[in-house]
Amino acid sequence: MSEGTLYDKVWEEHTVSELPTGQTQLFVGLHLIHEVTSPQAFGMLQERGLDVAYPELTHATVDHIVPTADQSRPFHDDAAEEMMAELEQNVRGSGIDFSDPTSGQQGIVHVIGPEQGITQPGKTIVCGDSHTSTHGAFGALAFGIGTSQIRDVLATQTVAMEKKGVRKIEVTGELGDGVEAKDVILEVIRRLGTEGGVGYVYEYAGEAIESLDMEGRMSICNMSIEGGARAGYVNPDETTYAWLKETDYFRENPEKFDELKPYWESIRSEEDAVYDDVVTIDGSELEPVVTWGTTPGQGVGITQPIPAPEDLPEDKQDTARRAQEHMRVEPGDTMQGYEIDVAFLGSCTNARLPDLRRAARVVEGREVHEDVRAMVVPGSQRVKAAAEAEGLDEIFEAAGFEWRGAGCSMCLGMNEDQLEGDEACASSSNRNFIGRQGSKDGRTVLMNPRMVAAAAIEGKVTDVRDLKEVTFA
Ligand SMILES: CC(C)[C@H](C(=O)O)[C@@H](O)C(=O)O
Ligand code: SF4
Repeated sequence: MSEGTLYDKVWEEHTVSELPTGQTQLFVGLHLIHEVTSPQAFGMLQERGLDVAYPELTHATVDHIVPTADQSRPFHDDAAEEMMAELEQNVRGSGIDFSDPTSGQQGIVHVIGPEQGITQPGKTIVCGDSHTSTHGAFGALAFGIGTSQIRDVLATQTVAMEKKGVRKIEVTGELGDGVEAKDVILEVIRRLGTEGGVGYVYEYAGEAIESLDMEGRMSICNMSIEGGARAGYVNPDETTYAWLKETDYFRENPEKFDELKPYWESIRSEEDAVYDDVVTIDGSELEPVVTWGTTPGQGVGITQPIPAPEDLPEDKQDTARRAQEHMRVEPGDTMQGYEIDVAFLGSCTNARLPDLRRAARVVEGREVHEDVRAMVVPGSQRVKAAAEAEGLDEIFEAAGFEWRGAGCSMCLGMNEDQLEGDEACASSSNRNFIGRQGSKDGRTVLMNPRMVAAAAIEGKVTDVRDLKEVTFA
């Protein structure tokens, strides 16, 4: 078992008791909630006549079902309006802070927590959402939980969990031009598989990770779950602290920053920490990675051939065959030139300000291909406002992108932003399962934001490094 890692230390720090089931009862530092997974849990609480134990440690947003074209109330979709109204009632009745669409702070739950400074190193963070792993970028222990656990956290601010092993994923070297955090995590999942992380929490380390900005670290931790890991984290460092200092919470409470920093330093994994497994990847060898199939692990370097199913491990061959049929790709081809109908720049993986900036630099002075429907859905209202303040909206709109309101949108198509028929989509999101973007015949190709921009312009999957006049500084 691991020893001396951030995971071990933060776990220990939050342990309330060891349960007879072998699980640990953990205190929860921050409980994030959204409209999809919380209603039932509130219902169970009400049935038992219980109140929310620590509303001040709970924060709500609305993200999955919000329309991104017109967010005025009532939402014109009745089901969406109903979910919104139910969330409003639940949070207002319990005194929970709510980043609602009128607050200027609404957005995808994994974008707004960090933004507001409530995501902090050494905290335990839970949310009824699998991509809660995102918050691990700050050195928090962040887990997605199910409905009955949401109920437990609402009622007691604790949750029962099983301790996992820690796998260190060391990414050495410097990433090449046009290679991003998204490519690192797609490569990790390609190599280790979508089940490879089962039983583990991933610690990301090494020069390539340390030199990433916080947004890049979030993109990586976000997709830990696609790699099968229970959570993912990066040890906090000066990059983390500098980012936190600029958030609302620490601007309003500067003394808290000085008070907490020694704790943040103390929870970093020790030099001689013991891991259950270590995997090393040479970051300097990576290129932009895109998916060719229908799981996030079915990825390939942009200049590399799509694998033949028979060359894959036996247990992967059948799914690969079916995926290639669905996607209509041929082994031996590269993904370059794969025609797309839709370009989606959004989601909790890649819809933060630096993501939009990098994509805008590619788009600037070009036009979206005439056969492509392209949209930018900022991860939060703040990201949107910040992007507008630097004129990114104008760059995207001038090129022919739609500039939308904040939400999950076409990442999973729970609102009206969906693929139609067998449309193919170049997407900066994290999941490419069949039907994920709202149409059972839809085809999703996952990639980094610059690659989405390049695909939108060219109308096909394109190596962004081949576009003229694109600089990667
Ligand atoms: C709706 C929610 C439960 C779901 C999740 O947990 O991940 C969603 O966010 C997703 O990305 O599929
Ligand atoms: S953006 Fe996508 S992955 Fe993230 S929380 Fe929303 S639906 Fe889930």
